[in-house]
Amino acid sequence: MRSPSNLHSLDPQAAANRASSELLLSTLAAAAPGTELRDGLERILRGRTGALIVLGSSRTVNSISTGGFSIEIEFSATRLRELAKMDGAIVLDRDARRIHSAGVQLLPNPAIETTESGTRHRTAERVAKQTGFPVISVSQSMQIIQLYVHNIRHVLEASDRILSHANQALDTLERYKSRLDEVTATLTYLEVVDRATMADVLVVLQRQEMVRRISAEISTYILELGQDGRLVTLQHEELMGSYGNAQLNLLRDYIDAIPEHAEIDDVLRNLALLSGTELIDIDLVARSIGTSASSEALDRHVYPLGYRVLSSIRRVPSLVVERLATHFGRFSELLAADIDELVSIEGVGQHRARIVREGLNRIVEEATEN
Ligand SMILES: Nc1ncnc2c1ncn2[C@@H]1O[C@H](COP(=O)(O)OP(=O)(O)OP(=O)(O)O)[C@@H](O)[C@H]1O
Repeated sequence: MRSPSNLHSLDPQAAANRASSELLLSTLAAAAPGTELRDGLERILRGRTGALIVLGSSRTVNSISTGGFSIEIEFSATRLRELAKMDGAIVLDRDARRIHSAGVQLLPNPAIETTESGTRHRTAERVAKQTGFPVISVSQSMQIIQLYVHNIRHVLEASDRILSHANQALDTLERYKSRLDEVTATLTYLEVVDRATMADVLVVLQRQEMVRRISAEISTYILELGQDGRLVTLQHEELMGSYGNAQLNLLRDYIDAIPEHAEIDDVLRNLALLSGTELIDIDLVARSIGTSASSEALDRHVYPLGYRVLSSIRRVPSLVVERLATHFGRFSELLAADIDELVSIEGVGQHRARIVREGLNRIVEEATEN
């Protein structure tokens, strides 16, 4: 069976982008409201001073540093605030647990491109690019906190503004999710009567991708909100609770129907590359994953293995789902199987066979009722 391969198969640019996003997310979490680091940054803002803070120390950082003094002391918000009163940069360790030095003049390579104005922010951007460590600048004149991670610049906004973005995103997620539930129920019905077409599958894939994107956006807000994001977390969990590995299971069901021997990973990656506007166009979704968008191709009947439906039955472990799906090779065959046939499969005892049979009966009943 073809399954998602690991990160190493990513092309270098995609791997670098992924590493940058992961570093951005972990730094957002480290500087979220409720952390000692955020407290220190807020104190600097309230004190109407500025700061240039490097989150990490290495040979490269040392090679572009002059002056300043070594401190080697545990990090605290008040210490950060006091040190920020002095000229120069503050160097912390990667987790913002220790203060290494302060008053440091940083001399990054001037050939590194920067779009910033003002020496503090130009330096911050260049140091982030040259050292690979996150750098934070607190602007005295603009009263904003900015985070530089590799090539990314991110403004740390106040919680009330992020909460308003997050609430809008939750509303969107709710609408997208309800549309996804509708098209998924339609697909389940068509699978039960063995009449699903490529177009029906693509619509679900498209809607899942829309839900995945908005959900990822909300996860970033949650990280950024730290202790202020509890309510958003609960609402997000409630909306996404039953989603699980839906996208993966759908692709497992139909990967062999997608031409050119696509791998699940490739399909997911190509989908993720579509812009928001492109994603709305089902023909572009089809082409992006290597399927023709001709009406003949879209109307073609396709037959699932049963991963998606089986995974929705509670108390059926993924290994058993896998065995059932591969044993029958087609969902309609699985639907027609009786308890004795289910029991003949390795890892399926009487008890589990009954759970699967009853689960399938319920799904058929619900699908045909609606
Ligand atoms: N290369 C550097 N290394 C260390 N600290 C620096 C460097 N460049 C600027 N700073 C710090 O930033 C302070 C402000 O510098 P400057 O007024 O030129 O920056 P700015 O970008 O206009 O900042 P702000 O937005 O805070 O007003 C300096 O006094 C110094 O403490």
